[in-house]
Amino acid sequence: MISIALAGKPNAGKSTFYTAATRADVDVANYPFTTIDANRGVTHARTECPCLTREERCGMKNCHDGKRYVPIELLDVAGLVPGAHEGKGLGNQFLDELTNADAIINVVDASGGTNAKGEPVETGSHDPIEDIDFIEEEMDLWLASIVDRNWETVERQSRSPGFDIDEALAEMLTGFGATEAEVAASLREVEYPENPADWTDDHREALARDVRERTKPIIVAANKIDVAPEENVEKLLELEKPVIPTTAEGELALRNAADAGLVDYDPGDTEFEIGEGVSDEQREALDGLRAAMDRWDGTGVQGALDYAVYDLLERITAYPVQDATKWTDAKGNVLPDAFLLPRGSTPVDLAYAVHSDIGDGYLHAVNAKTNREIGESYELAEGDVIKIVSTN
Ligand SMILES: Nc1nc2c(ncn2[C@@H]2O[C@H](COP(=O)(O)OP(=O)(O)OP(=O)(O)O)[C@@H](O)[C@H]2O)c(=O)[nH]1
Ligand SMILES: [Mg+2]
Repeated sequence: MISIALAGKPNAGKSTFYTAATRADVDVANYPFTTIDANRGVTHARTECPCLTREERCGMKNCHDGKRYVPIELLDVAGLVPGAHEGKGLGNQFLDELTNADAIINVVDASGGTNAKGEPVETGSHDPIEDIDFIEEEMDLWLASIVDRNWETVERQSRSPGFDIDEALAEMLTGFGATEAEVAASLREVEYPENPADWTDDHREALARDVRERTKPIIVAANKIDVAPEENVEKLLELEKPVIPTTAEGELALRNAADAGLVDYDPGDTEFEIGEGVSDEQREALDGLRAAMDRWDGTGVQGALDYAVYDLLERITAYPVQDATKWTDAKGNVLPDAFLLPRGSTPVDLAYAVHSDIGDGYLHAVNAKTNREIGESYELAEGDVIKIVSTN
């Protein structure tokens, strides 16, 4: 399953984001380092269900009237402070936890109501721009320190015949979740001496930075837009990196209200309807939230997750079925499964994603939307419904 991690300084709203997205109960409080042990749970990416092209909705649990929710993993870790890679704050152990993530959502307190350490200060008094780069910096330095630690081994290996520096580095860095292709691409990008003994800290840092950029893409969630000065959010949006304004607290309130039957809202909707039985106080709070959502295009929580999956990680959603006409599995469930595959994936890749046996026995595939057979090298598109014919 695709895994996304929430990173950021303490008190930025990571656990609130996590609770809103996963509906799991975790500690949230207005002081730094509320979270110590990482939380790991399931949330979803939202996309349009292919059932929208047909008369009837598919009726699956993860499809709300054509809004399709595809499971992904979300990770909530301890807050990060400058110097974390050398043990500041809660230290670097949780930087290790980020190793498991495919992409990072950097949660920033856009309200400027917490300082660099995450301590509450007057709203607007801290510049959130200062909280953005240090996350990348800490991740880069931490990876550089891993390369550093392993350098003696590389130097030792380099004395044996047949040593290949590219291979040695690929072996070390695949442990960080990098693929061999990604390490190879980084090694083409950065300049370095052939002999490991001639490498300097600068070489190692440049390599670490390049590998981190390739393997841990980041989107910024400019959080607390419900209380943030508008110019803070605008300033963040002007940065040359992906930024999505969010209100984790707003999303949490909406999900709670929806669960209680007070509002009609699906995660990722840009608006909601207030139902019966809402108190005046609740209505006032919801109207305030509505203003922020109108201004910034929803609560942004679902939007940040979707951006991570479909833009940063370049995934498409493919739906394997057994019956190409009814779009069902053997039990008659309509569009039972959705797979998030890398862009460029083929029907054979989908077959392997379903099960390695199905992949091994692959014969051919049918595009269930057109009812035409498709070739092995056909590039799957977002929302494709595919029948795989396999000997297994
Ligand atoms: N106004 C507002 N407050 C928020 C929002 N998101 C989180 N908060 C508040 O910010 C404080 C910190 O939230 P947490 O979710 O515990 O933050 P965290 O990043 O997990 O903090 P650590 O675990 O200490 O690193 C709490 O008081 C939350 O209620 C938001 O979108 N708007
Ligand atoms: Mg927390």
